[in-house]
Amino acid sequence: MITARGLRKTYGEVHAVDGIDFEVEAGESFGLLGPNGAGKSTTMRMIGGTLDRTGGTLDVLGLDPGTQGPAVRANLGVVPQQDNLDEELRVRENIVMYGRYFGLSRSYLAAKADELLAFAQLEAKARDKVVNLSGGMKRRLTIARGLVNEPRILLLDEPTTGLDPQARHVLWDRLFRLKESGTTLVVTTHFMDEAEQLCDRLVVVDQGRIVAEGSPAQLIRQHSTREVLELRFGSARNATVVQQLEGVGERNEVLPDRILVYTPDGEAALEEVAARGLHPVTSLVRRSSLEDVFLRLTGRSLVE
Ligand SMILES: Nc1ncnc2c1ncn2[C@@H]1O[C@H](COP(=O)(O)OP(=O)(O)OP(=O)(O)O)[C@@H](O)[C@H]1O
Repeated sequence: MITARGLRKTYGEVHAVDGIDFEVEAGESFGLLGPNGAGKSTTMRMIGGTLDRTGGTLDVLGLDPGTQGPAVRANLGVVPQQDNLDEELRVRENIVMYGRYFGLSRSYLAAKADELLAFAQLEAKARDKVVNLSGGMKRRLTIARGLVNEPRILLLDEPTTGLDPQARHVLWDRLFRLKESGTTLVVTTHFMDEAEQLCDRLVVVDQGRIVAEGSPAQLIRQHSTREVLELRFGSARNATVVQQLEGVGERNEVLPDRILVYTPDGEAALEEVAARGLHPVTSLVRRSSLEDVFLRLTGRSLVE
């Protein structure tokens, strides 16, 4: 569906996207995971044909977004990072008007708007002004609107940023539905749980480059241990305590507020901590996540 080779975008001295290669297969949910400024939105905009690339090649559904922007846009759905709904229009009208931009007929749009409102669970809000919707509802409407031309690929830039946990879960549920129906999803996020939930396969991006690629489970297996023991001693003590933890896990990371001990068995590691006479204020054993993968590969957290 999408092939990028040596894809590059520079702004003066800034290498926003610094020569990346990736492929997106039909029907998969593909993710770009990385912190703010990693180059995710820039990549999405080049795929969507709204931003010219500086170098490399890009193939979207057999088209070049650089020279065939309108044809690419006709076959894509785009959900930008910031909702750009028409706040003055009513909910249903937003879908219909957007469809008119694509030159879709009124009769097609009448039926399509009903179908999309049902999909977005917004039937009861059809006649409300957009300005009166909650953040989660606005996002669902933006997604519904992006589906008006029945795109084969839907691009979602940070789909749940700014939403509360419940609204995120409702939105994820809609995206699972969409995936089930065969739509290819390309998602950018800086939330590791979102990437783990939504993406079959992802690339981890940092400073315009891809630092790892695989399924969430593969990445965790390759770059982390099965479990992580999180210990809090108080930030002033971390530097000395971490020396006393030498050898407890396979390796340790010191963050401002906690020490992470990477180990196949967190409970056993915790017993070893106690045996060494160390008494954390709090301790927690959890499974490794994509956050741990990112930290391992870049030495930094996803959200700083
Ligand atoms: N129009 C622009 N002019 C100059 N620099 C830009 C421009 N747009 C983006 N950049 C820079 O390019 C880099 C990548 O930005 P981009 O928005 O793609 O990152 P991102 O991973 O999507 O992060 P975020 O989620 O914060 O948008 C950043 O360093 C950013 O400051």
